[in-house]
Amino acid sequence: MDTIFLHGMTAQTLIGVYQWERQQRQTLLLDLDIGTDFRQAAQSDNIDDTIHYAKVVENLREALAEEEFLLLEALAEYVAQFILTRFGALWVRVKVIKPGILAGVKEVGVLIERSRLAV
Ligand SMILES: Nc1nc2c(c(=O)[nH]1)N=C([C@H](O)[C@@H](O)CO)CN2
Repeated sequence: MDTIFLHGMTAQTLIGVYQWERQQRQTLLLDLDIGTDFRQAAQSDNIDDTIHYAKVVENLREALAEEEFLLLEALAEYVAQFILTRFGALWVRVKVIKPGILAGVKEVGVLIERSRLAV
């Protein structure tokens, strides 16, 4: 599988199960691996034949800023389905990190993989 990756992407959204987390948006860190097929774009050298990664970042940041979630699990699913459906990806891996949320833990987050390929 050919892969576009966006690692260390920041995005803001309202997330968390506790009342103090519902007051304002938090900044999350996302690692996205987006599975696609590069053959057409490699042949044509045309941006319209691939997934425009700057548009993924822009559209996803806009969408997340308008959404709210309780769990990281729900947010990760939203991001995965957003990339599969809006950008026609074949497969996606979504890692979401909530920076600094637990004392004494370097990184806290979730990691999922979703596919629209028949298996
Ligand atoms: N599995 C999860 N556990 C917890 C989550 C979560 O999203 N998934 N969230 C919280 C709180 O919102 C946390 O971020 C603040 O301590 C706790 N556990």
